[in-house]
Amino acid sequence: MGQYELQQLNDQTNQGGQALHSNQVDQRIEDIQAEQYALRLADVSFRRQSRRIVEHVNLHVKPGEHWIVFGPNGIGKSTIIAMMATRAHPSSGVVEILGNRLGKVNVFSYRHRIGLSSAELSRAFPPFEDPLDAVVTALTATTGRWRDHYSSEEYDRARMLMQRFGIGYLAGKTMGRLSEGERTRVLICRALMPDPDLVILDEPTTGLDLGGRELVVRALSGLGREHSSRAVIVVTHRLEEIPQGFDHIALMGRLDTHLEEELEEPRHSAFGVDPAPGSILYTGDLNHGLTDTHISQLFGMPMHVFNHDGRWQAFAR
Ligand SMILES: Nc1ncnc2c1ncn2[C@@H]1O[C@H](COP(=O)(O)OP(=O)(O)OP(=O)(O)O)[C@@H](O)[C@H]1O
Repeated sequence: MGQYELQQLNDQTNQGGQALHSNQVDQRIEDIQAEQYALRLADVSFRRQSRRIVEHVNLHVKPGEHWIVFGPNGIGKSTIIAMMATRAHPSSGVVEILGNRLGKVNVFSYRHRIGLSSAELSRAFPPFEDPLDAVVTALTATTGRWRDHYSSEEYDRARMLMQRFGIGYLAGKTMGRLSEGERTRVLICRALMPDPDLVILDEPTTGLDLGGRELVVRALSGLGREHSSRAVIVVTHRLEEIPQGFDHIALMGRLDTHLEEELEEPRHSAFGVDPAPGSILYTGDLNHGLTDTHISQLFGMPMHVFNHDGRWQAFAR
């Protein structure tokens, strides 16, 4: 659809056009290109306190795709997720979310179409809030239920999601008293509550025990097998937590890493020197991305990567 309209616009302009000025055409072409992606990051950088945290980040996610963002601690995963979820602005570069350019369009007009679960969001709830309300208030993209009213169907959906993630028993309790694992699952239910066009789950299995992790990974595999226009992005630094059905991966590493070079010995970073900025070093098919060479380079240590029945693991060699 987008490509066709783009072609028509180009034809119109080439034939002298109708009433559109060339700057209007440029704007419309930009808008149509943005609409083809659920998410587009182009040459994005983020700097704080004179530190280059991420640089030259490029990523294109189409509607219906299921992506893993994978990389070591401190590489900038949460930083880029904050931008994808309209919670932070890039220092330079372009971020487009569901066809809206960050910084140009009021984020409140489309934030409700993004389902987010992150540690930062988890701190936004008043301690006395009922977990059921923490889920249902996703419909208004708010935290803390004050005067809003939600229908019984909406509450039924919130209960159904909580049941699916094994936390139905938490309705009527308070957010301030939940264990880390329970809180993480409340956040996932909240992310899915408004049936969003883009779901972003930042380390959705943090703090979960083995049973809890497997329950969440299984539920996320269900999302991975879904055939819809919803784009889903799961961020993790553990291979075992990659749900089945996710077939695209963005590997994050330091900009000075040579991803295709064999690593024979562990690499040591210099003491007291800021590491190179993080970036996305590989995007594409998950099976081609998760190789011994790539994972060894990302973690600076020779590694073996295993796949068993669609689940992944890695160990140091
Ligand atoms: N506002 C900020 N000011 C200064 N430094 C920051 C800021 N936000 C993040 N950082 C730094 O940027 C780097 C990347 O942090 P980020 O949380 O994005 O990494 P991550 O890949 O999500 O890590 P983890 O897997 O440990 O959660 C870290 O070194 C962090 O200390």
